[in-house]
Amino acid sequence: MTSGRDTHEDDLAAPRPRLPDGFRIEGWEVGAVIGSGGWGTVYEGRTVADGTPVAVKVLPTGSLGPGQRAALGELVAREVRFSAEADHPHLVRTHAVCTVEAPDLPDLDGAIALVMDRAGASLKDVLDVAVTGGPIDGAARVLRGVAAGLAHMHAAGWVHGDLKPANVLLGTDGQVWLADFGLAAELDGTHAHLPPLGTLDHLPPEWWSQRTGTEGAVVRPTADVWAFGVLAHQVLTGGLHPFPGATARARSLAAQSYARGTAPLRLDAGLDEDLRRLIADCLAPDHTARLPHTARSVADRVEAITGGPARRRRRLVPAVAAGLVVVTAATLAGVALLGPDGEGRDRDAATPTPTATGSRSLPPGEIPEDSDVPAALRPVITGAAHRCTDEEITPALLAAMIKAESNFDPKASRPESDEYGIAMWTPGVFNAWAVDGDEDGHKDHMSPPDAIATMSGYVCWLDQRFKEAGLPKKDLPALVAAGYRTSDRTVIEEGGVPERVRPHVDKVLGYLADYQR
Ligand SMILES: Nc1ncnc2c1ncn2[C@@H]1O[C@H](COP(=O)(O)OP(=O)(O)OP(=O)(O)O)[C@@H](O)[C@H]1O
Repeated sequence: MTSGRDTHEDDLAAPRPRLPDGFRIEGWEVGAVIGSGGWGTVYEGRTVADGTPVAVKVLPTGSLGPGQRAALGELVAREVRFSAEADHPHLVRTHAVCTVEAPDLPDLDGAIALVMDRAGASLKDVLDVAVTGGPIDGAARVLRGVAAGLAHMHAAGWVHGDLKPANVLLGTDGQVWLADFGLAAELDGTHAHLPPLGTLDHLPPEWWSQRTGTEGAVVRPTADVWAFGVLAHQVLTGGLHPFPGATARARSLAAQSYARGTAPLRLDAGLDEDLRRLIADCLAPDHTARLPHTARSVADRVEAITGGPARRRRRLVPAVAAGLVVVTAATLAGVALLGPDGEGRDRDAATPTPTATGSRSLPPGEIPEDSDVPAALRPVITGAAHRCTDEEITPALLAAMIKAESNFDPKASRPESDEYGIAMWTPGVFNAWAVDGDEDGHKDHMSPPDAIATMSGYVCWLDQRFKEAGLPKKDLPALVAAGYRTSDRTVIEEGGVPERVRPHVDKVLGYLADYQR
């Protein structure tokens, strides 16, 4: 029996700028603050038209550096995309993504606002005031809901990656929703890479030995199953963590000792035998040992043990459930990458082969995971490159060209030569070739998906022109980079890379070599 209880170590966020009561964001009005997380603040809100309650999560972008902005954009993109793809009574729904327009509040002007179903409390709120030593009220319903939501996520090809009581929302009519899919990543084969943002208390022990530098940690569905085991123990004991320790770090060290075999698993003595076995299975010491206990099998066992059909959720916000409002491209680099099929467009082509160790072997021409290409851009670049059937136009070549053009800055500009955006398009030239990369009905050279898709189409054509002209095949990447800076005619007439763009082309070739090493 242990005495660990969820501490408030993840509540130490710095004070944040706040929107005034009654502030309007498109068709919603915000009210009191519910709480703050790592990225932003969640407000009570209501739909202006009919007063339907919602929650509005506001993520400021103004003070962020480009790297942080890209990371935030990626988190939002994941959350929105997941919400759009998954529809389940135990997953919270994001109804819209809006841009905050608040010129008088510079810290919040341009912030991203996610409009969601509003819950009455989080499971963390309930556990914080629970009496230890017995299950919380509605424990079985909560566990059934969480397990069912998780099983649905995994079946849809996603890992939550940050399952913890703060991310389990409890609706006022008894609903149980998983929330905060910011860390949810799409499964590609058996696991997904996530940034190391998860809360220590619910991370599996193998997380500590599998960190992969800048790319974050390997997070597999079995990590969610571990987190479910911890959470189930907390729910059934009024908040006790299954591993001893006064702090999250101490508890995580205890979990690692258990995983190494130097300490036994000591679950709360008061647990029902079937539930104890279930939790022990979820807390199997490593990924492999946990594999047989899938979220689906866990959900089925929870159902069987607690014996109740999961309730169907009554939608809180029928009026606005119709669809998502995609943030405009200018708002934020990463968010601008949201399209109807977003990151998943060319998933297969972009997905390297997982190996037994969790590292990946890349097909030639793909963008390596440890490269400096912003993660949110990789699927866009990969999807665009694979639209060209000529083998020279690879994701690595497009990435190298974009890096040389703008260093991946969607707002880059060279007014003196009339070139703008991530792919440095001259608007007139762009218009002649424009592709609607994000399929939002507009072709915009400042939108990274549009600019990159158009770049791919154009360089694909250049590549074909140069092959027809009989230029040496081995020089095609250099010739394409030169043609993009000059024209097809210039390169063909010169019979190679014009001297004046040689330094630029050398840069592209250098980056390409880096991506292909
Ligand atoms: N849809 C919602 N309805 C009601 N409360 C919510 C909703 N979404 C989040 N909250 C609450 O708002 C607070 C802040 O949530 P947020 O998701 O920003 O951060 P977090 O989950 O606590 O931390 P982090 O996202 O950094 O891991 C939490 O207490 C959370 O339970």
